[in-house]
Amino acid sequence: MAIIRQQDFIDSIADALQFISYYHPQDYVQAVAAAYQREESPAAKDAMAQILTNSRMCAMGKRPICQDTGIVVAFVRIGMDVRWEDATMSVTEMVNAGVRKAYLLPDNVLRASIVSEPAGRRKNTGDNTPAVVHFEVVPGDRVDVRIAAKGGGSENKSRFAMLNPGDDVVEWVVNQLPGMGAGWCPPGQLGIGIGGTAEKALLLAKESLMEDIDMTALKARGAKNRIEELRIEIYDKVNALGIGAQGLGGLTTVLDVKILDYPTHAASKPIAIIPNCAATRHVHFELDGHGVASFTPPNIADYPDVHWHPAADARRVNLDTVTRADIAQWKPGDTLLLSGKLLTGRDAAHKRMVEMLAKGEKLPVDFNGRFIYYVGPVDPVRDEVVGPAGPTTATRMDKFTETMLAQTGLIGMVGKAERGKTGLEAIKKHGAVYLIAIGGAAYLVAQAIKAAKVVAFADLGMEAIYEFVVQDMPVTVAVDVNGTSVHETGPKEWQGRIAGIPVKVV
Ligand SMILES: O=C(O)C[C@H](O)C(=O)O
Repeated sequence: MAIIRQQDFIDSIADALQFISYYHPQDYVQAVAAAYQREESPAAKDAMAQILTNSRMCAMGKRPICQDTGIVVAFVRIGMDVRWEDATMSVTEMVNAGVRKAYLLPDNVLRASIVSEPAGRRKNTGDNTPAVVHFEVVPGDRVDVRIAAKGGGSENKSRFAMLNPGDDVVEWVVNQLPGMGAGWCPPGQLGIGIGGTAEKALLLAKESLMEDIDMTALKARGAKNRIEELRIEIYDKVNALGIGAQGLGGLTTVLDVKILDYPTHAASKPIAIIPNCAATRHVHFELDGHGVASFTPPNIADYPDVHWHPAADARRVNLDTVTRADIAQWKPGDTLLLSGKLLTGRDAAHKRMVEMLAKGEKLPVDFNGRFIYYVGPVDPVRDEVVGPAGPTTATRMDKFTETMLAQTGLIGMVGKAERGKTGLEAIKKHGAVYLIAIGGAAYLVAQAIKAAKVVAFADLGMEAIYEFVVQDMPVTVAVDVNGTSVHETGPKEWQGRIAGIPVKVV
């Protein structure tokens, strides 16, 4: 019989969440390093250099890998021979107490991203609670916890289908990828659940992402069963699509494909995909009654020797003086270093601004001739002006873009991932541009932010409108004034090249 103290469990959850906020799992770092080495697409290679450099910086600075510090998901197995001491809370309440402690820790405050009333007021809960907790009661005298902080952008790209029993699983998965775009911040992993019922398939997909990356080892030893055959086949076929890091076109889109399956009804073949992004964050610990769990930090010397620097031909842009004539010269794929004043705004601010404009109200901020950065930063600690502040998925802002460009005089946007049809049409119509920063390089990007102040909608928390003063913020032109998009041209080019060049075996 193991006796587990409530406070030990809460402290272990908090320590685990702090640990994964700044330490990538080392299997992920090594898999990106290998992909970086073999990448032949310059844009994808540059994106992975930023992700790797950011990863080491976060480990050293103990600050979050991504501004989206995730929604907490825990898989908790409780042994039947465990007794809880001094427990006044349910285990879910204990997990939430651990989340609260971790996310509000003054030394490394994490971003509160959770909103209550999701179909209503969408009010930020302020401490990133509640977590999503899954339980199993198992034989034994241990409490076993696998915990993750899952990014919203990758979660948004989840897919589910009830296939017919005769349908081809590989074909369905590979067909989903182009529509998932780059908002899930590849390179990452696909978690796949097959079988059970509708909800079971989704749960299996999520649980599969708790496993370590082992595709290189699997390919080296060969598949031993049908699931391993499927993993390899999906991995090869998805990478042959040429989507590449950040959807810029390249050799590696997925670092691994995980599959869990479960018996199902003879009439059914449920299947789910949940992707995991560049901010892969999960850890496993066990409590046996001997106190708080301990976590061993990675050795900084084990991080790959990759140190990102801006390209020598990157164009310096002064945001305070840039004109429509200047931006008309920019070509998709050009790398820029932005300096000057940059406004911010994401989902909630856009919704409010477009509603105000519809009512004929004046906006609290003048966007005329300005650029907007789609971002929800982490609050600053110590001497920071702002915490990690990487881009959020621009596609979600597409429905607001025509109004913003037509009615505010905005000339440029900075975000991540592709624009959809309506976004592209608006950009072309108004001769605007769309730039991307690298998703998963939030701490590196934040080094370019020299001042930050909230200028409107303070009640929206991280979704408020800020004015940043940036210096040499690295971005790439993703859509030019003609509406040409690197997210269309890049993957097309690399899919063709992969078909024509031998893909190096990993
Ligand atoms: O919420 C964010 O900051 C980013 C989000 O995870 C996204 O990828 O769009």
